[in-house]
Amino acid sequence: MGAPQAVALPQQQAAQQPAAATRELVKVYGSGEAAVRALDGVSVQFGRAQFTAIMGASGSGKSTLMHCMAGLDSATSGQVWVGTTELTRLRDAQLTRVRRDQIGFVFQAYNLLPQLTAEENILLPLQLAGRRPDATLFNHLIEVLGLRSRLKHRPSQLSGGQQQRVAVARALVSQPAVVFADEPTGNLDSRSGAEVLSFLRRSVRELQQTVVMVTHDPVAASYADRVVLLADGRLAGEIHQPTQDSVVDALRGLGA
Ligand SMILES: Nc1ncnc2c1ncn2[C@@H]1O[C@H](COP(=O)(O)OP(=O)(O)OP(=O)(O)O)[C@@H](O)[C@H]1O
Repeated sequence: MGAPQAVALPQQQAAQQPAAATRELVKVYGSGEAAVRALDGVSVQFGRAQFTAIMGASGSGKSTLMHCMAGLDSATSGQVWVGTTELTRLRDAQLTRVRRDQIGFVFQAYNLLPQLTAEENILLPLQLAGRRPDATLFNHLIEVLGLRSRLKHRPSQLSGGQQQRVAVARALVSQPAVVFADEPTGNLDSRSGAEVLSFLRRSVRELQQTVVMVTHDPVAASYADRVVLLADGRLAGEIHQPTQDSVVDALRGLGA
């Protein structure tokens, strides 16, 4: 089956297909009495070159949705696409390749390899994929992220904000179809957090990157083009061009 919103005209197809999508996605953890329906039929699309925040109360299914969409967790039923690839049909080895080639990750805990320099960390995923970095993009990223003088440093020699900027460069340098960011500012002070969010936003505007971010923070969400709200594993609304106030109001409405 094709991706949702596939249209008849081939030349329009690529432009109109979402960067990532789910259809009737269900995830049940455990079984019998202990079963938890973490996702209960989620159908959602993430447009290309859009910055989307996923929000909702603790336990509403945000991380589960992101993990299923990024191929880090398997769905119980339903479908997930990244670009035109249906992840829910793939075997493990194919899924690993899609994750490596088409998906970028930014985690709350940075997840850099401590024995490698910043530069080596940034280039590792491309190296593992046997791809050469685009030198212009690499230079652009380290310039904008202010990492030029830090490239030979190891993570332990960098501040949290610098480590997260290295993680952002690592996610973007391979030009993935989607960057998934899981609470990317959760460990940062507000100034470092604002720098990372501003950069994610710039990557959407200037590099046409697609970014999907899970966050609890209305300030972080206000950097996004759109907020998708979850409650009890279901879509519970969305906000376009969110502001801090509109996000706070919407969360209050959900009882989050
Ligand atoms: N590995 C697991 N085994 C069993 N239940 C799980 C597992 N992972 C998540 N859950 C349950 O699934 C539901 C959704 O969890 P999830 O982590 O996706 O929520 P969340 O919105 O990301 O929460 P938080 O904001 O607290 O991180 C919760 O009830 C959680 O307890």
